[in-house]
Amino acid sequence: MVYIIIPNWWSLPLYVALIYLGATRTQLEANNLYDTYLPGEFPVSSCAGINTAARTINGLCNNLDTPGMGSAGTRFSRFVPINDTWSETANDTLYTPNPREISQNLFKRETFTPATSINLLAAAWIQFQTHDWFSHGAVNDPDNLLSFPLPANDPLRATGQTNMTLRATIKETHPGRPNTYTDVNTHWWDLSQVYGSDEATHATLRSYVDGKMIVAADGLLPVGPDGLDITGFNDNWWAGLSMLHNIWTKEHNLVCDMFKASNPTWNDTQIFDHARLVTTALNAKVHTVEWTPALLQDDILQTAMDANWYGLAPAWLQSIPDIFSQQVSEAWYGIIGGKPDFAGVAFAHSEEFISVYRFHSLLRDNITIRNHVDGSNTGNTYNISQYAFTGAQDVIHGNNFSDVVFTFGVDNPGALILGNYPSQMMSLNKPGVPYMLDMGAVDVLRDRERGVPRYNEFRRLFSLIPAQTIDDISDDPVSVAALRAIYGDDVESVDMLAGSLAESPRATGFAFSNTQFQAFILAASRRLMTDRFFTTDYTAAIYTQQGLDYISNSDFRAIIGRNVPELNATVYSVDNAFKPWVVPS
Ligand code: HEM
Repeated sequence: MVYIIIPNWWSLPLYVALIYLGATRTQLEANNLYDTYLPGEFPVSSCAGINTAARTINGLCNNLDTPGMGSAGTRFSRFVPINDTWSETANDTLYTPNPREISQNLFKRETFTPATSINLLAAAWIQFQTHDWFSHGAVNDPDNLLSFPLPANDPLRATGQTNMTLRATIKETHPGRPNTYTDVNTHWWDLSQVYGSDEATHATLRSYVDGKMIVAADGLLPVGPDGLDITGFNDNWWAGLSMLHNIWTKEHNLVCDMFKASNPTWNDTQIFDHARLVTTALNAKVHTVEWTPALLQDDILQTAMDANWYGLAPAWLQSIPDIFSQQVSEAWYGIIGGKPDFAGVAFAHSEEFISVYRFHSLLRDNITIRNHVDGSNTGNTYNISQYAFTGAQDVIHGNNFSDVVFTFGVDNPGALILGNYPSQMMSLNKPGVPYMLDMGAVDVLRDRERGVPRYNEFRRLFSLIPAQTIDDISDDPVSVAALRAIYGDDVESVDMLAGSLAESPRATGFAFSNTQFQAFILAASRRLMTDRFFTTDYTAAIYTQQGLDYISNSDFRAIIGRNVPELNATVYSVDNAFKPWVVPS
């Protein structure tokens, strides 16, 4: 296939742009999917005794030919050739340029720049989703440290500190080939952050009555002795995650009520299994046709994401038999309910996909809770150290839940640009971590440690035109000067996150860069079309017709409205729940 790169593809007419995006996906599927298991290395498992009509807790048996595919504890894949994924080391470029200098001089927020087209729900939402898809784990390797000197003028030197030190990522090493890393969560889009990725965690969440998840007397998730909500995955916790875990746990329980009423003979397991399938698919639908078009506000993207879920053909034309090629069939009928497609490579999330979601600049320095009735400030303000980790409880339990959700609905997150990374995230004290984290420096260092290519090489490997000089990265002279102050004229040394935050132009209405979007194009469709429960088994036999109708008839506004009824009117002030809600007058 001849593929011609069109830099400003978003200026094309709608259907030409859609064809271009389709061709881009095909190009990326051919060049950017790499398994990190050598033939014969992948753990063998069996589906004997497992109910294959339901999602399993650890992700086993989604794929019936390779039962372990996508399960918890399996390796991340790569989106670039394996030989391009060698870790940078202390002997070469791991600490160059100095990550702390990048954090302090390029990333640090002096004044807050809001992303005005979206609300704070959208920020919490994407971390909530990433916790479904991937995590390298809450614990890093205490026996392997990364350490580099603080810049000469660093204020931390006044305290006697000379180096910044953190634990290396837990990894597997292999003679003659790059290190690999493991996903502690299931790779599948299965709402594992709510249900857990292992049986022991999952068992603590189930009431074992009528399929329901445990909630406390106040209707919210119970809180554990560690001060965090008891849920499937609660690493890097904050008020935004607590809010979403509460909403989706409530939603699961409502779906259980629906199934219990229509199927009085079903036992707890039957109700749970069906409710999980429905709640999970609904969550994937909200992300596909609502969150994504809110972040990437463009007619092309709205149509492309609708095509992924529903297909482009009108309903009456979707009843004709499927005689098309895979690609035409996906566009015509949508990925959902269609044929699975692995593009020849086993499914697993990739390190490069993780890298593009380093979105800490979305976080606000302060969250001031507003009254949902009139939008007035309640006077309760929380900074990051107050709303993160155990502080989430003060926000969630110290206010009306409806006021918290309303606040996230009306306030903006930070824009994903240089100079907008919250300074409090640069002196973060995570419980259990024996040192202070400068997350700006950590974001940069982790990519280098895990062998994610730097920005320009990333572009090259993802079928994008690389920058010739630093000036090509951004139209904004201030951003170019800031990059030059760190990287000099060495465009190849610009880090992935730094280049992405600096990059312009961006597609109209896009909250993130086109470089990040390129990885997104590949991943967004792939996690749907490799999953049996979104393709061959997206049927009434597996979900029930009532379940499929429930998914079809719901959007995130409806979910918020039925679980937080006080917001039922306000949430409909917008056509998409992730756009800033209108404050009632
Ligand atoms: C107050 C809220 C947050 C806190 C306290 C927090 C904290 C952290 C910490 C401590 C890490 C791991 C650092 C390490 O590698 O040693 C991390 C990783 C990460 N965070 Fe956040 N974060 C927050 C919000 C967000 C948001 C809103 C996003 C948006 C998507 C995000 C995306 C990520 C990603 C992609 C990683 C890498 C995950 C991995 O390596 O598996 N975080 N965060």
